[in-house]
Amino acid sequence: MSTSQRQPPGEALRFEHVTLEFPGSHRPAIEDVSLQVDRGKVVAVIGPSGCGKSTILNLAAGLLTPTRGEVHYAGRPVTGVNSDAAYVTQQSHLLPWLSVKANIALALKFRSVPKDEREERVAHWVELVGLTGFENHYPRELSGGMQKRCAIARALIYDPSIVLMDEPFGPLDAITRLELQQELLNIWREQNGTLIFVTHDLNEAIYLADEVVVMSKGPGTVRRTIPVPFERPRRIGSLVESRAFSELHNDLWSLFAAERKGAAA
Ligand SMILES: Nc1ncnc2c1ncn2[C@@H]1O[C@H](COP(=O)(O)OP(=O)(O)OP(=O)(O)O)[C@@H](O)[C@H]1O
Repeated sequence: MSTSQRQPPGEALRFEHVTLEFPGSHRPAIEDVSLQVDRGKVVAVIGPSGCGKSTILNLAAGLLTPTRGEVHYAGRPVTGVNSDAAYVTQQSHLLPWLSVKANIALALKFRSVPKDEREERVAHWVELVGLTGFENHYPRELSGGMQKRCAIARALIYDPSIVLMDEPFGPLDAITRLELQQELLNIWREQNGTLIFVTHDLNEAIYLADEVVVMSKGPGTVRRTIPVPFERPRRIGSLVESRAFSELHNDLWSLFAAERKGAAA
């Protein structure tokens, strides 16, 4: 069953006046953050280093608890680890002693999915993320891009209703990034779930997202939420050539640069 069938339109994630202070810190990491992400939307979070982007994902995943305010998922307060959420962190965190297919199958195994079904779904995802022929390899035998592909398949295979990604393609070279961005777009068409990702790459934010949340620092808060008006399915190549793309890129860059300057002051 695809996520689109599972998810009626409406609210997925909501932050209500959320402040998070780490113990011993003299100022909050984020302060009074309110935002809403609707089901089926792809949202990019951008902002200067240290403005609290990862903190937002950690709160959505239920790995952190707000000092003030509330985080809601699917209409209920998040009070512990959010088991509806799949989280792809900056490092791929593949288990080194397991093969590619065993890593990808992990979430299905935890959910006691029968072996036959497990194997079928793993084979589908191995193909989808372009790892055919590498099923029995171990993480150390894969390139950085292949490890990322494996981590993405591992996160998406159990059809989570929301996926959180922290700089999903951060350490990769430009060509591999482009390939994976296009692959994620294609996969997302099939899944149609809710995706929130953090990036420093403005192009990536525009290619992938329906909305871009721009944060400011000191302490971190939401400065603006900007809609991305491009139709789907999107082809990165043709998108980049359009005038609307450069205009949106310029707008985001002005906001982003102002925040960086503010952060440095
Ligand atoms: N475990 C922690 N203990 C204390 N302070 C922390 C902790 N984790 C993060 N912080 C602080 O909280 C603030 C927000 O951090 P966070 O990692 O969310 O920012 P970010 O926007 O994701 O940064 P970057 O873009 O550099 O990854 C920063 O000032 C950081 O130093």
